[in-house]
Amino acid sequence: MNKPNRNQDALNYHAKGRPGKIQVVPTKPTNSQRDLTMAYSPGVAQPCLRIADNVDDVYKYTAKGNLVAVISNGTAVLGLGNIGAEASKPVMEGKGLLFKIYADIDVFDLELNTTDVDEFVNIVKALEPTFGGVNLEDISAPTCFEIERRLKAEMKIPVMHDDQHGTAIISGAALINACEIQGKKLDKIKMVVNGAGAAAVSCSKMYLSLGVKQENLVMFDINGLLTPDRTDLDDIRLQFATQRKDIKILADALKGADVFIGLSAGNVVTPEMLKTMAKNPIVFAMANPEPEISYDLAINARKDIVMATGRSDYPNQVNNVLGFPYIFRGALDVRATAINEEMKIAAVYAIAEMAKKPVPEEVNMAYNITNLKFGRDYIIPKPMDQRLITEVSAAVAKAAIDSGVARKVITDWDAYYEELRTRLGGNDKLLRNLTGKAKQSPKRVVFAEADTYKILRAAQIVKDEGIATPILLGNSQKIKEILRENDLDLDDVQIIDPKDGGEKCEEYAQYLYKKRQRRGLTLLETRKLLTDRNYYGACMVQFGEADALISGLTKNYVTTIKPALQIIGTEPGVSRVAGMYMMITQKGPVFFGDTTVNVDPTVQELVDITVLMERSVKQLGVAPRMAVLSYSNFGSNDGDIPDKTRETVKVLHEQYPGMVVDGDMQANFALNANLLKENFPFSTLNGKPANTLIFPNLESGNIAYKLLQEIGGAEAVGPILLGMKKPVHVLQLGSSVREIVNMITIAVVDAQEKAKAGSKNNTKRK
Ligand SMILES: NC(=O)C1=CN([C@@H]2O[C@H](COP(=O)(O)OP(=O)(O)OC[C@H]3O[C@@H](n4cnc5c(N)ncnc54)[C@H](OP(=O)(O)O)[C@@H]3O)[C@@H](O)[C@H]2O)C=CC1
Ligand SMILES: CC(=O)C(=O)O
Ligand SMILES: [Mg+2]
Repeated sequence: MNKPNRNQDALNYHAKGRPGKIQVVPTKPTNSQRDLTMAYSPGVAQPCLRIADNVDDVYKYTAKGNLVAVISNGTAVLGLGNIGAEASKPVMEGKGLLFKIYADIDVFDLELNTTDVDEFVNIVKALEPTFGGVNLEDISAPTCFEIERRLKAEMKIPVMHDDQHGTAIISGAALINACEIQGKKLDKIKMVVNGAGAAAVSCSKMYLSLGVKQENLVMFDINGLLTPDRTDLDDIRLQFATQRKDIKILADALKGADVFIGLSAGNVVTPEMLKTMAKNPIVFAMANPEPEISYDLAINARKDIVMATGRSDYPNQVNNVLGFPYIFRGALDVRATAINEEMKIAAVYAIAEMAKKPVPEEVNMAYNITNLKFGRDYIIPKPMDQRLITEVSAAVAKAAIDSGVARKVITDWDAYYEELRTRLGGNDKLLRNLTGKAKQSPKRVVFAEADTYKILRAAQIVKDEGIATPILLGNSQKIKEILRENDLDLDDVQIIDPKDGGEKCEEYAQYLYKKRQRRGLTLLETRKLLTDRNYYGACMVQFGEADALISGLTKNYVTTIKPALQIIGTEPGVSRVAGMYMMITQKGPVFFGDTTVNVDPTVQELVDITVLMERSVKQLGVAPRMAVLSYSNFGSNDGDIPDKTRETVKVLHEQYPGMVVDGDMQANFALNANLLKENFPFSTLNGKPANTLIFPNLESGNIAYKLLQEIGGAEAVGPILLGMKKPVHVLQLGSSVREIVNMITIAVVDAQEKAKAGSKNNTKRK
């Protein structure tokens, strides 16, 4: 089961801010009266009349073509059972969220208060004008079969019951690959299916169409084995009744079986049962949220197993999330009238094949795995693999065209692939990648303000996720009290209270005294300073007892940074530090600097800041395209700031000819490549918008990032402190837990990069 604080986290996640997980966002300008006359009356009458003349124009003038209805009545919500329409809404909003982030499909989730088939069908049919497709979800068997059959027959837009066909497609792909790994043939395997509901029946039909033999498959429902003499079974389930007389209970069936398919309920299979299965068994325990047997129990029971669950926290997640976004994407893009067998089979093979291709590095990083490759622990692609949209959607679209259900034909497939790729944008991809990178080599991070809830909560998260090993500075009793009160589990984490004259205090004091004795510091004063956690933390990093320091949540910037500058200092050749924010925007990440330290930089200082920014952006895995900002464009105005920024660019062009940087320019020209090209075709930034903005002074940088955060809805990650010899990062006063976690992630990546640079320098010296 989940730990209590994880359960509470999940509740907070849903309740915090605007309740729920999705919202409606206008796609057209609405700023002026003129905009509104077009968006609504009288302008809106024009598209209405066009559509009245030609109903297909609804795809041209409305959102229908990219809008899917996710519809449930709450009768089989995950493995939680019939919990009602309202209780299913979080799952349906979740499906909506996944449709959007993985395939850029908009969703209205509709939870219907009816279990009556006729009523359900009539409601959904009446919705056809609104939607481009219908995804039925978590409707229990057997009514789901009848509902889907009728809707498919009576509607001209694609309808798919995801629990049936989404699951069948993904598990079909996984089965093909698992058999290959285990050296089994589909037409020979003996299969046990537990569950005889929507998912189990449809998956079993898929396995038969992939080559599994009916006589080799047995199925159980809650009342036991499906046999022809059972009087409680409908025709759909009777298809899977077995004549075998040697089986009474699930344990009998598993003896000698090659494959177990679980689509029933959590924890109904034991390790002992798995031990009786044939050599090289395949177990897909797909019930959610708890699988039929946990991943750990299963792999401990059998070393020769290929094991999969529906969960994201273990290898081999066989979950319909790998399918529904991309299947609908492909179907919508060719305006398919249905999702037919050909399209489903195309999806199966596209997913199966993808798992055998080399895995992009960003996927390895996102999952903290160094070399993910086809095998026992990787039988199907990972949900965060961005190739899914191109591979699966294109295969589905092509099959729709070939099988004659497409109302629109794609001719330029390269352009279609490019369109699919750009749909994903890049808003939080970078952050996911950095998290993956941090997890590859977690570092020891010391927290100067460990006696605050937010820091401890963040420490818990980074420890659980394997991003960092926390070290807590502060009063041990107070820290333990906060941990206890908030159900946090950091018992095995090192806590040091510098006020207790920690054992290292004297050594650190001597070190600092030596450095500062000619700058007015006495030994007595130095010893006192060392009871301050910012001094102590900085010494830990300096002495290599921690890899990074995080502080600043409760103190102002200068108080926090001063000890680090005195003890650790700046990198060789760097005379000043600077602060950078990574702004996660809808259009991808944009880096802002200096937002934190240098109030009114001179030309040389701006040059130094730009050089630091260029290096840091590169270290974060992004190719920097930099604009030095002003209120002028390439000399259009005179004045202190235009002159200073123009001179800065001149120096940069002379001294760093390889650097991609230009200016002086206004922010809109920097961020809009067309505008820049139209007006200043000579700019060396031509082609793509800038992703790194150098501000002429602290005021403009600081104000700009805060405006973007508050009004533009961008997430601000930072300030990332640039130019320190060792990783020290200073939080914004009052940062949220999420912001602290992001900052720790950056600190770990910074520590990795500095360690790498250090070992390169050492090798050079040898
Ligand atoms: N990983 C994935 O992608 C997916 C996983 N699932 C999971 O599969 C499960 C079933 O979902 P779905 O088919 O939509 O739901 P249904 O309600 O349609 O079917 C549930 C089936 O499981 C049977 N069942 C329940 N408990 C047991 C038990 N202890 N032993 C044997 N059979 C049992 C029921 O039996 P009876 O008919 O007698 O009531 C029924 O046949 C859920 O846990 C769901 O989360 C579903 C879709 C996708
Ligand atoms: C994944 C899914 O759709 C389910 O468990 O119902
Ligand atoms: Mg479902």
